[in-house]
Amino acid sequence: MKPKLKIVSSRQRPADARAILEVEGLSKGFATNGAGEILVLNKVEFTVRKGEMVCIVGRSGCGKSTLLNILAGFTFPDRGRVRLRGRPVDRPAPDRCVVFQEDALFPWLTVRENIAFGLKTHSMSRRDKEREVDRFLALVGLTDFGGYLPSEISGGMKQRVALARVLILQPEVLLMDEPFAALDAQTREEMQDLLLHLWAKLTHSIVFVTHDVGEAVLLADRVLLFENAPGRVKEEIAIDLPRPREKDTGRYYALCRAITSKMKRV
Ligand SMILES: Nc1ncnc2c1ncn2[C@@H]1O[C@H](COP(=O)(O)OP(=O)(O)OP(=O)(O)O)[C@@H](O)[C@H]1O
Repeated sequence: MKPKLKIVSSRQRPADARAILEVEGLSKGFATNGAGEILVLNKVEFTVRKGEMVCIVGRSGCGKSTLLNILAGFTFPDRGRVRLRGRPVDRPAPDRCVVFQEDALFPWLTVRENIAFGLKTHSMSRRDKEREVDRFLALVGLTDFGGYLPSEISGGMKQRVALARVLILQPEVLLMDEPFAALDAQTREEMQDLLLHLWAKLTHSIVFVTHDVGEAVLLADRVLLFENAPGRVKEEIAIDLPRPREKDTGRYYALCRAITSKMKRV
């Protein structure tokens, strides 16, 4: 059975001018067996506005996942700071949720139970929780799959569950670490459409890490191009294409070419 997914066109969604997430002077090193102490992030600076979609692109090993782990509060910088709405980020919290490349679902829970999991500690009535889970199942096109186990659904459907599971917590910032990299080309396009649809409907900012320049140009309001090891924001590129975006246009290709050529030089 194919999941039902009705995509409404992703309308233009201008971000609020205020910075919600502030990253200042972030540096991070690791002790390694082979190479001693290596500096992975070097004075990383950027901000993300409310409702903005920022894509981070850079070569393998430039510290993108390390940065996301710091933003999530899973690990700490050696220097610098991260603030969300002015408050220091120093631990994981539901205001910043992460979607990884691997779905990380609980294999023993059904799709519905996975999505409901984060609401366990919420002081909502059981009925309201059920209603909220129904809403998110519908939003990701999985209404008919609530009773399935993760092992019984496809990779794309697992990523939809992973999205619903974090979005139900209404994070202010959604952190995504190459979430669609393991999917086939068609499923990946469907997931990009779904993400844009959800982003237009819900009010969260997104920091999206990808290797794929085409994906970044399709999704982002702004692309942060990372310098190669140690990672640092080399350049910010505003993507001024109107939404919904078409891949088949000269302007789209020109932006992809420009960013790819900049990437080769970092
Ligand atoms: N816990 C750790 N201990 C030691 N070194 C680490 C640790 N975590 C990351 N590194 C090193 O930091 C560097 C950056 O890793 P990171 O995963 O952040 O890069 P990335 O840009 O996300 O790479 P990719 O695009 O390949 O996923 C790599 O050289 C990696 O080996």
